[in-house]
Amino acid sequence: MAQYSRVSGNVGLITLQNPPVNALSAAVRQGIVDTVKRALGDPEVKSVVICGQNGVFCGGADIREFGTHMTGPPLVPMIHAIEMADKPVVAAIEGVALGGGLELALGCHYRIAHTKAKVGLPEVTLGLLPAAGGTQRLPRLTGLPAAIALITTGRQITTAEALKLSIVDQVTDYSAVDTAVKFAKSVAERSLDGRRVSERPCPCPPDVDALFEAAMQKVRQSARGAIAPVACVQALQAAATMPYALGMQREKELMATLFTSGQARALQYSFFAQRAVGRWSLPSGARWDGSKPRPIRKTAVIGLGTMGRGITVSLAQAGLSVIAVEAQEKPLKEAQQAISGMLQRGAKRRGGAPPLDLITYSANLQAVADVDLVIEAVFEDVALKKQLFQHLSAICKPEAFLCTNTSALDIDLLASQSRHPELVVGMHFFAPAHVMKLLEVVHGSRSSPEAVATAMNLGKQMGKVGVAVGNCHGFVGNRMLKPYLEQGLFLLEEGATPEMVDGALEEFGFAMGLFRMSDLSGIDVGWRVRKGEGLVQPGASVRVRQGRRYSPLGDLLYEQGRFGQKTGRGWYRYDNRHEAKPDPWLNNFLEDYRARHGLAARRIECQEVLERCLYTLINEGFRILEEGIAAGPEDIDVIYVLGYGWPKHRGGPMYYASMVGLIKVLERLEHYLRAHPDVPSLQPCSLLRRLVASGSPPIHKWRKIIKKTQSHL
Ligand SMILES: C[C@H](O)[C@H](C)C(=O)SCCNC(=O)CCNC(=O)[C@H](O)C(C)(C)COP(=O)([O-])OP(=O)([O-])OC[C@H]1O[C@@H](n2cnc3c(N)ncnc32)[C@H](O)[C@@H]1OP(=O)([O-])[O-]
Repeated sequence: MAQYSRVSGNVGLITLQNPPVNALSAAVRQGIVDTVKRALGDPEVKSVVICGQNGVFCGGADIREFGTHMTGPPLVPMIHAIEMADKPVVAAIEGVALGGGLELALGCHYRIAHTKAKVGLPEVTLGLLPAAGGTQRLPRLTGLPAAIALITTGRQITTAEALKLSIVDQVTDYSAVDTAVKFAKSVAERSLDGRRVSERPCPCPPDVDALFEAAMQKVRQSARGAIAPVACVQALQAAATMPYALGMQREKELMATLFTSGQARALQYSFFAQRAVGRWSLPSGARWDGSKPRPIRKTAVIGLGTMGRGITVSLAQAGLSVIAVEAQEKPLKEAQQAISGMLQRGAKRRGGAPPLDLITYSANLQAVADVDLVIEAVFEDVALKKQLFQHLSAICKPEAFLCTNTSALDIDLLASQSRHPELVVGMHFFAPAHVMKLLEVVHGSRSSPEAVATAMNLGKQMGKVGVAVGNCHGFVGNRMLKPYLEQGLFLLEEGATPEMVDGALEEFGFAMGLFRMSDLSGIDVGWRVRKGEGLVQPGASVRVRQGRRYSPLGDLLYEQGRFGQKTGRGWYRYDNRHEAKPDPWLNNFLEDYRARHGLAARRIECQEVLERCLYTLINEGFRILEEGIAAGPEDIDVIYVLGYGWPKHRGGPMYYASMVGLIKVLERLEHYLRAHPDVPSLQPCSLLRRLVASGSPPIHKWRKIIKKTQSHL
């Protein structure tokens, strides 16, 4: 757990050992205490180096221990003992030094880092704060502005940036361990005055009050309702205004308010859920560890609209060659300029040169004859896509994977156009495709496990979080969005306003309520989807379609040319492109509409908005689980947090349902179904009923129950 050796004559070398990231488990912490004691007590040892096994320093406290009875020596006194040592202790940082790992390094007298290593204090992303002195030591090195930025965002930085911020003392292209050992020898006799960070004053700019006021406003604004960022700012305020010991006390008090909070539990659930989805399994029994991905070197993207451009950028940034195809010369040229610009801007942010040479542009489909994998992102029209798959199947080499970025169309239908349907799989990206981390990998009935594994692996290469999902209309995310949006429209018919519905959802933690989101994505986009589903009857406003309640409000706005932000008018008015303002026109329009349909407006509480919008979405999630479209609740939660703006600190829709209590979700759905019997999405799913009947087990036990019920199907 921590190995000790004496190297280079008189340097004590301590190596943390807890693969894969040398997390500070109880055993590792005990190992550090023992080996530090041994090094400091060894008269032959003049200086000490702490490093991590396998080229990783330390990924922080062991998150798996949270929520359990914590044993082993606490971090704070352990790091304090290192800092107060009378021999120089040097941290050799490779791979990552994150959270408690960086805090351990900050307690050392020197920090030597590899150029490729990353450092950071990501605790806030887990609903916590750096609780081993990070909030008190970091600002003493970097100053308050940088410390506030790093701790409230949890951002990882390069060691080059860390050097500029005085977080590390030296950066090397060679082995950080060898460099640190040499350095440790060179400082063995040097005084440690000034090297103990906690003994330094915390530099305070003259406008420190304004700095914290702005910081507090920013975190309250951006992380709507999240408590950890606020506590991070408060801990940093202590660093600025109190002596170190009192600041540490304050850090401890603030951490105590976070550690057992529901938000911390939700964020830690999310952390592990995002890793669990990589261990995918299909209803056929195919699994991640039994399916070998084929390496992909040459790719192609067909269709260079917004999505195609983002996908091309993402592939090139992952180091893959891309043939970017657009049928017409003019849009091809426009796309080439747009893609080059995106890559140049990305290179400025990420460092390095833009990978422009990885992309070849062509108006000729024949150009893709030799690629390993094609992603089509042409217009969402089933006839066009079917024809394209026929052509691709004839042009591409027989072993090429044919992937579609469709957001809802039937993968099996597209696969049936190909001579090799087993090599067809959905890769559903989310706009902007070069930014959004979510990727739905959609397996059709004939998609081979190799195709799914290859798409999932390619997604990982592109920096995406891939979730393997089944083939149904809307797959997982868009399918769950439907009842959510539908309830929003019904609430307008019954007396709510867009700003009232959005206010309730944004108060819950969504960055954007459903009507503002509809205005952003375009009311015309939604109209085209409904038209494709045969729901739009231009001019009609009858409120029943396919035997169920239907609200034509979106269709009527479309017919009025109110598409949302793009036309300056939608559910809101936009005097400047992005600022949504309530539109008196809409209120009059709703009043006329209600009068025309004999609908009496009533006062609707926020709680009803949340229950009807969120519980119908959750109910659809249970249907998706029951049908095996998603393998587990974690898959759905990752999709909704990463792709649909579900507030991170609430874990995801299924996690939220488990926290609210399944019995409450069931009861409220039954309540609303009685009030609206013509809305089938309010009909509680039988899996929800089964889970309630089996005592509402914790969410990590749902998979077993689902498997059991499916095995009886
Ligand atoms: C006192 C102190 O102030 C506070 C209180 C704290 O310190 S709180 C803790 C703060 N530290 C963090 O927030 C860092 C979290 N980890 C990461 O950011 C990343 O993991 C990584 C380090 C950048 C590596 O990324 P990766 O892409 O190479 O691999 P991976 O797939 O992500 O991870 C590989 C495997 O390692 C597991 N793992 C990673 N970090 C872990 C950790 N800190 N504890 C336990 N397990 C961890 C992870 O679950 C996965 O396991 P499995 O799922 O395969 O079984």
